Amino acid sequence: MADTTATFHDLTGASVFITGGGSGIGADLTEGFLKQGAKVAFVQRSDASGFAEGMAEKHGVKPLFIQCDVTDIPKLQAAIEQASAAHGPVTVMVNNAANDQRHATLDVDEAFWDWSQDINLKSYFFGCQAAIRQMQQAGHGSIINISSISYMMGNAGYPAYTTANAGINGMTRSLAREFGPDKIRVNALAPGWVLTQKQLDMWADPEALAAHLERQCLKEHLVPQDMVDAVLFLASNASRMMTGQMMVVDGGVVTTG
Ligand SMILES: NC(=O)C1=CN([C@@H]2O[C@H](COP(=O)(O)OP(=O)(O)OC[C@H]3O[C@@H](n4cnc5c(N)ncnc54)[C@H](O)[C@@H]3O)[C@@H](O)[C@H]2O)C=CC1
Ligand SMILES: O=C(O)C(=O)C[C@H](O)C(=O)CO
Repeated sequence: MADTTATFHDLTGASVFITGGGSGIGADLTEGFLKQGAKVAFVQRSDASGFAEGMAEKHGVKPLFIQCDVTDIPKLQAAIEQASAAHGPVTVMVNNAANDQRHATLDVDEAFWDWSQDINLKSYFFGCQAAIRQMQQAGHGSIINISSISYMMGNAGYPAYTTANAGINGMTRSLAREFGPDKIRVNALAPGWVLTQKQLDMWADPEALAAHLERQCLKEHLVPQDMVDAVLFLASNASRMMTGQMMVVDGGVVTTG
């Protein structure tokens, strides 16, 4: 899986919290931080204890897995407290858990809208809020909110999701302004189309892949490791004067048409 070449020495021993860290891109993020020597805690709604055991066997250190639905805000807050008790105040927070389920505008009812915002935006805000309290104790911190280029591409097919992704960008900039004086940096990462197994199984038919590659400057599909490298950079002091930004890692997609 994760195979980064860069080493960020300041991440050794860092207390890292990742939402959705047991599958998809999140699993690679968990492994990427473990390889830097960080202390990783992650939440996921489904059981990821097998994944955590596998990481322990492979890297000699077990990430702390806490089973938690991030839309249950008190449970998310409790999980961040638990991570802090185990590893010290959280100084790196990655809001990654999301759901890009496809939907048509005219089929959306209030319940679906609320479900989508709960997972794709509300959990991010309250994840940031709880992590910021920890980071204030530590005197510094870096938050990375995983968004998507979906809203910049003007894609149809998932309007509640694209709305949330645009919202993540706005929220990131506001939090960066508010907490910069506390040495807490808040950035977003907007991936292009990353070919996880789920994407391959659900949406990536040959026509869609070819059309997407046509819009990329670089004619190769993205893999999770491309996101790991960007997140490690944003987490580390290598990006110490960078905050309130949306970093786009998408192979150079034309987002205007
Ligand atoms: N794969 C892609 O092409 C792209 C992904 N992204 C973003 O990257 C991030 C990761 O995406 P993927 O790995 O592709 O997604 P995924 O669906 O494969 O994984 C999402 C993770 O979040 C967890 N999760 C979902 N709902 C949860 C809940 N209510 N409570 C706790 N955990 C929950 C899942 O169990 C899983 O571990 C997301 O923020 C997504 O919006 C952005 C652009 C493209
Ligand atoms: O889930 C997402 O977000 C994406 O998959 C964004 C991609 O660029 C995409 O939707 C390509 O069609």
